[in-house]
Amino acid sequence: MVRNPEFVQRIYTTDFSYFMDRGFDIDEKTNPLDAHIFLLSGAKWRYVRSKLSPIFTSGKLKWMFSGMNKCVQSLTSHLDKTISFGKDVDMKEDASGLTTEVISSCAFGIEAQSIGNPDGRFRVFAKKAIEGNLIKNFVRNVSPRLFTLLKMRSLPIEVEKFIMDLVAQSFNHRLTTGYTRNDFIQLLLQLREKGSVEFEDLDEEDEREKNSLTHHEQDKNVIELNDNILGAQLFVFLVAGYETTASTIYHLFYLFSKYPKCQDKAREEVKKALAKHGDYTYQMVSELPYLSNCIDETLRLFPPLVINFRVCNKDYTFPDGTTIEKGTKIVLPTYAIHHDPSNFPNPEEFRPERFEQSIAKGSYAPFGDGPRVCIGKRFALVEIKLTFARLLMSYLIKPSDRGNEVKFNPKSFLLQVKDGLLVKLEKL
Ligand code: HEM
Repeated sequence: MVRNPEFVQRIYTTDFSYFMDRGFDIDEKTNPLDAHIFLLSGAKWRYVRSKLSPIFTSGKLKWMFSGMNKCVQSLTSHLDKTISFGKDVDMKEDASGLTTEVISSCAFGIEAQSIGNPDGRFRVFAKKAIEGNLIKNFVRNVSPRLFTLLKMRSLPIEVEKFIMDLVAQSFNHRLTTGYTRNDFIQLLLQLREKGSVEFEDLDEEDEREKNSLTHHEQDKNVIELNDNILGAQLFVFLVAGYETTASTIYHLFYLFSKYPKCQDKAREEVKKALAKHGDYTYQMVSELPYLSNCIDETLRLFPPLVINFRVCNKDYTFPDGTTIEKGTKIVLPTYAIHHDPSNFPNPEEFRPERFEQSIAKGSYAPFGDGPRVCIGKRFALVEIKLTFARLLMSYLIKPSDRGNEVKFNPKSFLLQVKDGLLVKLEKL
């Protein structure tokens, strides 16, 4: 386990070439949906990541923004209905409904009606896809080889079939009818047909990602971008994207209910931005620095991935002389690093102002860092900002009279509350 921020930074960025992989073994025949960038290693990972990077640039996010906006509007209608019955709102349930709807719409091109509908088909399959099986997860983490040798299945068969059928039908429908939509399926089809998606309308972060990955000519064709591989990427956007984003949204609802001054300050900022831009646009949500700090602080207190992994692929010596051997699995304890008082004084306090100063490298990594940083980071941040921009203008967030203490689900590999998370919303 490595928790010294300087060493963490070396693993994520400076000496990334030693720590590129997470150390999973993939058997694509037994588990075709496993061939996605979270699990892939080495040249295969680098090649697929470089092909997917253009899909997550700011230009493409702007393109998908109106789809996200529609989903957040549906959430507002649903919340209006709930509070009109005098009920408190279970933000765990409603945030999960929202983020599933956003992913089903932006990734799969499907309006799945997941908001306020926990039994909707898409929600049920999404939940099943991330539900852990303790024994399976243990074997996979401790001995990835054994997992492959035993031909263990990573997903329930019905989930695999649901996703693969969905991808095949969507590709077919678009190709035969010429139907287009601003979503990931469209971009992956472009990738399949033309071999690449153009990098366009790049900002600084896009440039960094582009430069870190495009100079590996030798990786070309290490893996064929067929429908199975593309389907696996859509699948990982769903599993990596929906519960992580929902967890951040409901934890910030909880924090705003406990810290009304921070809530008011964020609302004032949104009001001014709305007056300046006239509507909820991509540009408008990009100009909310205080709300951004609130989100960063939420991710510090409640990082959805409490630990991260890397495997060392060549013997490596840290500056203090500690040497680790090739093949050593490294745990990066994100939650512990974020709650260490030597990194963040009074770590249990919600203090968004911390992020007005620059944060020491290696001490804050809710999305990981370096060339293997979360590819959906900006997608998630835009979605969360847009959600709060709209909802702060509609509701006052208060603690529920029935209490809303956070109790974590010990069975989940994500930081997830165990039961619901109630808040009281008052219409403004
Ligand atoms: C608040 C929301 C999210 C959090 C906190 C989060 C966190 C993370 C973390 C910690 C990693 C590991 C990075 C590393 O090892 O350096 C990761 C990887 C990844 N995330 Fe996210 N994530 C979020 C949302 C999303 C979304 C919305 C998507 C897709 C639409 C997504 C897709 C991925 C993928 C595909 C990877 C694997 C990247 C690779 O290995 O190249 N994530 N995420």
